[in-house]
Amino acid sequence: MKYVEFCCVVSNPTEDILDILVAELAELGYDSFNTEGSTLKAYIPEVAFDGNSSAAIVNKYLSADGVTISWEPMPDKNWNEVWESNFEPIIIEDKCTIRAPFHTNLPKTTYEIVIEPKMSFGTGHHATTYQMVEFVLANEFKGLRVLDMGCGTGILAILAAMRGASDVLAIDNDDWAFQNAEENVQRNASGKVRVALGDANLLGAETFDVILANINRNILLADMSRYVDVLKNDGLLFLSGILIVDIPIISECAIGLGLTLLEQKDRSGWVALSFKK
Ligand SMILES: C[S@@+](CC[C@H](N)C(=O)[O-])C[C@H]1O[C@@H](n2cnc3c(N)ncnc32)[C@H](O)[C@@H]1O
Repeated sequence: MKYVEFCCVVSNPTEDILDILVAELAELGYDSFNTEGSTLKAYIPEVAFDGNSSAAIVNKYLSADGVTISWEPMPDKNWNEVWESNFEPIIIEDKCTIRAPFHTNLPKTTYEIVIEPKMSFGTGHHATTYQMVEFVLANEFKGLRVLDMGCGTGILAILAAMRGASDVLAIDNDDWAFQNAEENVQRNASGKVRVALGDANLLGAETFDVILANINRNILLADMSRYVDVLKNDGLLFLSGILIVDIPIISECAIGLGLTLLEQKDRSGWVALSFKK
C-alpha cells in the first residue's frame, strides 16, 4: 500500500498537545504514527488522504501552539517490516510483558503476550492501551464472559483470557486489525477468544460480565447504550481513548444510562474510566 507521511512539528509543545494531535489524526485513518520529541508523524493510506482537510484539522492548534505541517508521499515498501522494526517490548506493572516473536531473553513476568507488530493498534505502548492493561491486571476475570470492542491486535482480549475469563468476544471493524487479532489470538490465547469483524451492530442476545472498549470519544458516545444493553447487572464497563476534556461528556452519557463511575486513570493526557451497571 502507498502511504503519505503527515508530519507535525510543534515548536512550543504544550502538555499533551501531541497526544491531542494523534487523536485528531485518528479521524483521518492513519495506520501508524510515531512521536519523537516535538514531532509527530502519522502514516495515512494515500487513497484516504486529503492534505487540505488534514491540515485544517491540525490548524486548530496553530495559533496556540505553533504547529508546522508538511506531508509527502512515501515510497512504496513493506510497511509491516517498518512497524516491526520500531516495536520495542514493554513490561507493565512488572506483571505483563508484551513483545514481538523476535524479542528474546526478557525477564519472566506472570503474563507474556506475543504480538505480531503489524499495522494494528495495541502493543501496550500507547497510554490508552496501557491503562486498559492496568485495569485488566487489577480486576477479577476468572470465569467471566468478556467483550473487547475495538480489539486492535487483540491484546486486551488475550490478557483477559490469560487472567481466567471463560469466554472472550473480540470485535474490530477494521479488516486488517481483525486478521491481526486472529493471528495473535492463535499464537497466545487458546480457544477462549473469538474474533469478529464488525462493530456494535454485531451485539445481540449474548451478555457479558465485563466490557472493554478502547476506541475514541465519538464511537464510545454513539455505541455506549449498545454496550450497556449487553452488560449484565453488576457488570463492569472499562472505557479508554478519552481525552481529559471529554471526561464530563463520557461520564454524563454513562451515568445517564444507569452506570456508576468507579475509577478514573490519567496518563499522558489520556483518561480511562471504569463503570458498574
Ligand atoms: C485505539 S485502538 C484499540 C486497540 C486495542 N484494544 C488496545 O487497547 O490497544 C481502537 C480500535 O478500534 C477499532 N474501531 C474503531 N471504530 C470501531 C467501531 N465502531 N467498532 C469496532 N471497532 C472499532 C479500530 O479499528 C482500532 O483497531
